[in-house]
Amino acid sequence: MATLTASHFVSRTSHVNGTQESSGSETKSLAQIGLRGQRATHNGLRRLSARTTVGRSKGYKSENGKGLPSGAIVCRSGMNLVFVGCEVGPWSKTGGLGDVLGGLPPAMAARGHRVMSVSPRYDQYKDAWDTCVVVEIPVGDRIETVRFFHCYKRGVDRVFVDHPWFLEKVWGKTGSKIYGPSAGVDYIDNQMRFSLFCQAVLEAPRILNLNSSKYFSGPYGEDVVFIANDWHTAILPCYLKSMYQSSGIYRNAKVVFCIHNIAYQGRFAFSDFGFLNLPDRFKSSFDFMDGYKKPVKGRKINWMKAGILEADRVVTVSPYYAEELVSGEAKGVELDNIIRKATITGIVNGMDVQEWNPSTDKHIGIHYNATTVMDAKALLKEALQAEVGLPVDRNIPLIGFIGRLEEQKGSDILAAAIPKFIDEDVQIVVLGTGKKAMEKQIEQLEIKYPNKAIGVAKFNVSLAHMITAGADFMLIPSRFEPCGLIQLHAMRYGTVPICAATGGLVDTVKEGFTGFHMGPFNVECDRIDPADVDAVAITVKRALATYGTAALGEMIQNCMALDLSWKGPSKNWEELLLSLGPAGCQPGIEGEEIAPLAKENVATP
Ligand SMILES: Nc1ncnc2c1ncn2[C@@H]1O[C@H](COP(=O)(O)OP(=O)(O)O[C@H]2O[C@H](CO)[C@@H](O)[C@H](O)[C@H]2O)[C@@H](O)[C@H]1O
Ligand SMILES: OC[C@H]1O[C@H](O[C@H]2[C@H](O)[C@@H](O)[C@@H](O[C@H]3[C@H](O)[C@@H](O)[C@@H](O)O[C@@H]3CO)O[C@@H]2CO)[C@H](O)[C@@H](O)[C@@H]1O
Repeated sequence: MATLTASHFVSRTSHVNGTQESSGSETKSLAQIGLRGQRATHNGLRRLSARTTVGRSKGYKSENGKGLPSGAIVCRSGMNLVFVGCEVGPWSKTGGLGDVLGGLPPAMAARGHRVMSVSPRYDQYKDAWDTCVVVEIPVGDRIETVRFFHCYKRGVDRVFVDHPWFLEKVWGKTGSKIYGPSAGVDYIDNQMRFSLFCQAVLEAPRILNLNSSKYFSGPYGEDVVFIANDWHTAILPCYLKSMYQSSGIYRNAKVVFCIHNIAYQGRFAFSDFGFLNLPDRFKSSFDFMDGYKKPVKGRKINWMKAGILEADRVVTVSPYYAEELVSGEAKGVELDNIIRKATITGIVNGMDVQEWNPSTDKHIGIHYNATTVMDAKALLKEALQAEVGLPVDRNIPLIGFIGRLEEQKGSDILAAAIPKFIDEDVQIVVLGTGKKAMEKQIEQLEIKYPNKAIGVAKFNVSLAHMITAGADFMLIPSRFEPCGLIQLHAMRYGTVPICAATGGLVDTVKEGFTGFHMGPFNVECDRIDPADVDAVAITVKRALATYGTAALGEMIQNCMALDLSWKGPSKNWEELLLSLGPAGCQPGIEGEEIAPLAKENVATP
């Protein structure tokens, strides 16, 4: 775990970045979308939020209807942790944020802490039940009613905030419509949605009487640590301070703000501040001069800036990304100076070793381990080739790519590099969804390079597993990559990463030992740097030259020998959270007993 402060790093000169947050819709002011009218004042807000109604005076019983089991041990050791995020896998996921909110909470539970996650209820999840607990929340000048749904899985209370702004918009399309109707287009009321969500989250630990675990019972109470993830939850510490701590509630509660991707900051019209129902003293934390032109240059509010300044601690998902964030404007996307004022800690992500396990994976036809990898891979490659329609030949080296089709992931750089190495004996399979133009680009591959390359523009979990197992190499040409899970999945399956030297790729892939590095790429998103195209081509050729050699066999073994689970990262997270001195701040003593629970009850959304 690396703890970084401004003094540790000298600013670097790097490429000029284009933030990805440039859709015209995002900066539409709330006034423009009909939230004009009388604003709830700060005091009004408090009064309103106090109008909490709890459906059952004795609290909600667990979904099995039994409530607290007889003879339950009410264990008060360990911390009370509340993870907050807009995606929680497997219930909701557009990418890696969902994976982390799916995997880290059970790992913390396995260390003996009481753990809840709260996310929006985008669908009718068949395993999450209505708690009948209802709360009224002020948003702008409206009062909205939310309900809480709940299930208990892998030692974690999974809480879902139910409101039409989530369910009606997204229903049946959780994989793609969480943030907007299509990639690159945001819902114009996202500020209202996430303001509502964060306020609901702050009620959950106090009012939900959760009794599913035999180790803990009753509400979590006020001595909690909130772990808020990405810009959608960055406003949470502000509401905590203005609506609760100012009146003596949640006095010991702490907030950790975790950055999964600095490219998405939640920048909006400055005039929208008024609709957030926050006292004026918070204005400076949101105040932001937007240096980028799109859609309009100038003064904005910036949710992520507020999260960084108002949280007790800032974390990001790898030590090297933490360094990059404070290295200058380009990689810090204009928040580098703000992050330098805080202390940022980089903790590398783990991966879900149950879902991604080559010896049990339900998406692949043959199971394998480090001993059987060579034989199994040949067969799984053939299965993959047949599935995507490439010539079936186990002797051709196959390169995979999986990712959201945004400039971040560099699928456009890959497309530009293919002509430079396609004459080699090689096949390429690309899987991704995202920007329409980029989807089209990957769909053109089979036309341009028949029998050699294919692009599938779908969100297809099974195919992702088949590629991870059947490919020989996984290409990750990211312009920036906070941590990256693709390379972790790949290494566990003995698929050797070929990756750009950025963010977590630097921390997790060792050149010549577990993968091939292409060097750092230009982070400018609106152009393709020819030097990066060359780096891809040269490194791919370098990797292909090892195909069939003992050296590659050794690298495969090195990859498969790594422990990439959440075990190590959760220890680092625990250390960081304990350092905040929260109540119950000794490590949980029941960890060994809770650990098995964290492995059971795999969710069925
Ligand atoms: N078309 C498709 N079909 C099926 N599955 C698909 C898919 N496209 C992507 N996925 C899956 O989505 C996940 C993406 O993981 P990444 O690490 O690339 O995250 P992402 O960039 O979204 O998240 C951000 O947050 C995470 C978590 O902190 C960081 O690792 C990362 O660097 C940061 O950008 C993987 O589980 C992958 O298999
Ligand atoms: O798990 C995948 C990623 O999910 C989150 O990213 C989303 C982001 O937070 C949303 O704001 C939105 O981003 C759009 C952006 O708002 C818009 O201005 C335009 O630039 O297009 C963007 C993409 O549509 O959607 C993102 C998901 O695609 C999370 O914040 C990331 O850390 C995760 O990587």
